[in-house]
Amino acid sequence: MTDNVVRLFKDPPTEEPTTPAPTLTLAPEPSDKPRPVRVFVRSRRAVVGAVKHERTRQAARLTVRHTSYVIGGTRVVTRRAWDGRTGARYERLLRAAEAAGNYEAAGEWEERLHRFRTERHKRRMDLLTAPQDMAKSAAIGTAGGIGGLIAIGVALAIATKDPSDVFTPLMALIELIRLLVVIVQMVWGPLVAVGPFLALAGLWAVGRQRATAPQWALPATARANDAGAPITPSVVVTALRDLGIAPLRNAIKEMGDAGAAMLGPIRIAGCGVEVDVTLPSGVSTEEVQNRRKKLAENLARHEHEVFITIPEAARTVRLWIADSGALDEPIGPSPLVTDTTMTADYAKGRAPWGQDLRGDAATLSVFQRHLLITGLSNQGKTASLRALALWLALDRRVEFRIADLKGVGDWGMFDGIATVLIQGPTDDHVIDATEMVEGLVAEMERRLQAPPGTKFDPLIGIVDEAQVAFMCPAVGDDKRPYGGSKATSRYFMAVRKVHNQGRAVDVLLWEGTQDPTDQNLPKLVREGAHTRISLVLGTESQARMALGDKAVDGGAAPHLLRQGLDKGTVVVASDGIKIPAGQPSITVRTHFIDDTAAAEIAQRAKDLRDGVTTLTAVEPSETTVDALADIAAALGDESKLLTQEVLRRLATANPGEYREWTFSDLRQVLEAAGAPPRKTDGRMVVDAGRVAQALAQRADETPETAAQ
Ligand SMILES: Nc1ncnc2c1ncn2[C@@H]1O[C@H](COP(=O)(O)OP(=O)(O)OP(=O)(O)O)[C@@H](O)[C@H]1O
Repeated sequence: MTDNVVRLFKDPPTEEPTTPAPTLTLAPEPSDKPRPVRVFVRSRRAVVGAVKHERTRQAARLTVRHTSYVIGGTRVVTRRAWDGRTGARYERLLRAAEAAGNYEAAGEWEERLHRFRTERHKRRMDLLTAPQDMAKSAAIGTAGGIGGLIAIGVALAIATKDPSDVFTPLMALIELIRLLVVIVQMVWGPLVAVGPFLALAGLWAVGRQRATAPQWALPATARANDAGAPITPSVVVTALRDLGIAPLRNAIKEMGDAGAAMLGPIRIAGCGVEVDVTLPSGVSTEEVQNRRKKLAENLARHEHEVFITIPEAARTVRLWIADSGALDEPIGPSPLVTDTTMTADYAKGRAPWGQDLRGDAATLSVFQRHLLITGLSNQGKTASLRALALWLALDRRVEFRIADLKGVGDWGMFDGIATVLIQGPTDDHVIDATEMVEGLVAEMERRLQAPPGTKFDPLIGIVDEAQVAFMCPAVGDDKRPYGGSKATSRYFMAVRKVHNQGRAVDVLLWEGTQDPTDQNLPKLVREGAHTRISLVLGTESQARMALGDKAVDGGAAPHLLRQGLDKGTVVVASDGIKIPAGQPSITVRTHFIDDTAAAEIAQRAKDLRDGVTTLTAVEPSETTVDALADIAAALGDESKLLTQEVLRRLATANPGEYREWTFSDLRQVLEAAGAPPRKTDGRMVVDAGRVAQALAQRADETPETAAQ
């Protein structure tokens, strides 16, 4: 047939060998038996599933719980029995008193132990002769008893004229004894069978009552109720024991049940309870303070619900434990809002500011105290500072000069109350604020020079967001910077002066600052305030800046407040507020007065006043010093003078201004004027010629500058 085929291609491709068809193999029937590996996996899963199943867990919890009750109950009963028979109890209490450092109590327990041992010895000695005495007493008792019964029998026989009645009472007794034996024989069997179960039930009940089962094995309801459970001595002692401080744990174990001896009475304190804990020797109060979070968790509370402070008594910590969730409840409106007739008294009054943690009203006296409030941004700093100012504004004698270096209107309601109100964040506002504080200095100096006994109205300077002033880079015509914390820094120096001498003449400064650092809140400024207040802060070192080391070492912990949640909660270190004895600080939840309410209170303050014209800038104060001219004066007739000597003369002439000047401040001013100090014989001197030349040059330049 191939001959008849006409090929369409010249050289048709030779036929490719066809690929062999794939060999199809019959797939084995899926076997019912899973492969060994799958068996393993499946069984593992099944086991894990079964173990994790809630019912299994419940069963495990049930078994462990009830077994623990029985074991724990046995332990408790054995211990009680052991305690009853031996001096173990006295020994334990002796050790507890020793561990708590209470040597007086330890001596008492030792004496009791000694007495117990002596009496026990006497009892044991008595036991040696007891068998003979018992045998004798038994013989005498039996003979007497039989004799008595026979005597009754004789009397009976005489009465009945029947001699057999002589033994009737004796026989009746014998019959009674036989009856009792029969009864005991009948009851004994069931008693022996049921007895162990009754004993077991008794042990279980004791274990249950003493809660000897582990926490996780308790029923879900009991576990859930644990959060916010009432604070009992046992809860506090257990929480302290499990704090992870080895000497504390060992001491509490030594004390056993007597661990509660460490605790003072648990007192209701506001929305929580308060208890003093005297720590055993070897445990420092600081160690407990450092474990606040763990302590709070052990007490089934959140960290912010437990406060640890150090009262006066040695080796003692004071725990304040909030009722669960109580701190998140609002504290209600300010009396300033609710009582529209309220007035204030700068000298004798106290600002109704908020509530302390015990729920008592927290009132602050602002009399002759400089004030500093710090905190992170947006936590209620301005609101709490403003609340104080609003109260004080209700004393018509008080003059306010206010610089708000944020300037979004938080202090706007003081327009018409304050004599100066600067609002804004720019360098120009800082310059105005600096001049405002320098104005306070001028007023302070005027008052200081007044005849003794002169009365002045209180003058309160407020600088909110004072960090803006400290960080301001602007430099004045006299080359002195407005910001910074050098002896030439104008804002800093003005604040220092008010801090140093303003109190006595009622010229006070209240500053609010944010997120403190050494740069935006210099140490001397922090320490110049008498009332130091802190809202939540980021770190402990910031807390130290805000409140001082003493307060933080004594338990003040604004860094442990919750950002965003504890808005308006402040920690205060001041003698202007009632603080529990021995504590260096107190935590206060301030009343929030919003802008509308603040405006209403401000209106009441305005109504009390005769109408105040508020300035939005101040005339530069005359107190601004001319450092270069002062240096020239200090040089006197000398052609050159050692820098130390120049500094000394400056400080003598004007201590308020120059006492804190260092060599670098002097050099800075001289260099800026073009008359830097030079070295002569290896020592730095100020050249009088150069200074005079700089002064002359400045005098030449001044008219030009003025003309511009
Ligand atoms: N006592 C308070 N109780 C509850 N909430 C408050 C309290 N004080 C302030 N707040 C809330 O916090 C917000 C911020 O307050 P405020 O402006 O006083 O904070 P601030 O710390 O001055 O902020 P910043 O310095 O960043 O401007 C308020 O708008 C208010 O909602």
